[in-house]
Amino acid sequence: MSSPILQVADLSVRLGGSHILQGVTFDVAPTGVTALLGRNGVGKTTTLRAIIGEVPAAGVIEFGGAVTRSRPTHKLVRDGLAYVPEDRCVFAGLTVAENLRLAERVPDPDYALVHDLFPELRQRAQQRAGTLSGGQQQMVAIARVLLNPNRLLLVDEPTKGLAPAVVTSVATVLGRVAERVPVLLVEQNLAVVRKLATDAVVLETGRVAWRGPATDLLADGDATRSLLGVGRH
Ligand SMILES: Nc1ncnc2c1ncn2[C@@H]1O[C@H](COP(=O)(O)OP(=O)(O)OP(=O)(O)O)[C@@H](O)[C@H]1O
Repeated sequence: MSSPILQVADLSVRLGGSHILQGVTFDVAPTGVTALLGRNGVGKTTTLRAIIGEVPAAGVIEFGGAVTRSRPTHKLVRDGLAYVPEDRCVFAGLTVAENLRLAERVPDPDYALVHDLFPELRQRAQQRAGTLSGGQQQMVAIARVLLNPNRLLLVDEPTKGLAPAVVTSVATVLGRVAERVPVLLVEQNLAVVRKLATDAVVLETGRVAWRGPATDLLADGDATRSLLGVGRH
């Protein structure tokens, strides 16, 4: 079996006097989608932010076999670690084309890939991003990171707040993205997890409560009820 692209060992984060992550350990496979799951507030976003170096953390994180400690976020990004945060962070007053141009980090950004995955963004190139729908803004957020070469994408709740038809199209695009680059995906929608994820990691109050194949988790009604607070889908 090939080595994980990301290894997280004994990750601990304290924020605002609270011990948010308490020894989180898991691996991300070098291909496909690993879903990071759990009820609201268990520490999923904090885990992604610790991996990208946005919050101080103890423990060991290895990305592509190299320990990330003390490496600033911009260096991790340059090494191919991409983060699509939950709030999407598009520049509302700028056009779609300007939002994309600002994300370019290499001399030959992959507009062919972006236009293949998101033909609509080409048609809307001159539209101000603030006037796009939530789903279209999500597409811009994902497209921005795909312009550059990546070795791992961290994607936080990309389908949150989207209409069902848009959830399906975002999930389809992410599936195509994951054919090229591995994804660590925080996602509450279990239908999306079922469609995309190979592996699953479930957090419960700052610790890993379950790890294994996503199909095993989703087939286990007791586990999905107790760990995710949902019935069988
Ligand atoms: N900067 C901060 N200062 C203090 N507490 C924080 C900070 N950031 C997050 N927290 C707390 O850490 C806990 C975990 O938050 P986090 O956003 O990681 O959870 P989550 O699993 O992503 O939740 P959700 O599914 O609701 O997005 C929450 O109780 C949150 O209030």
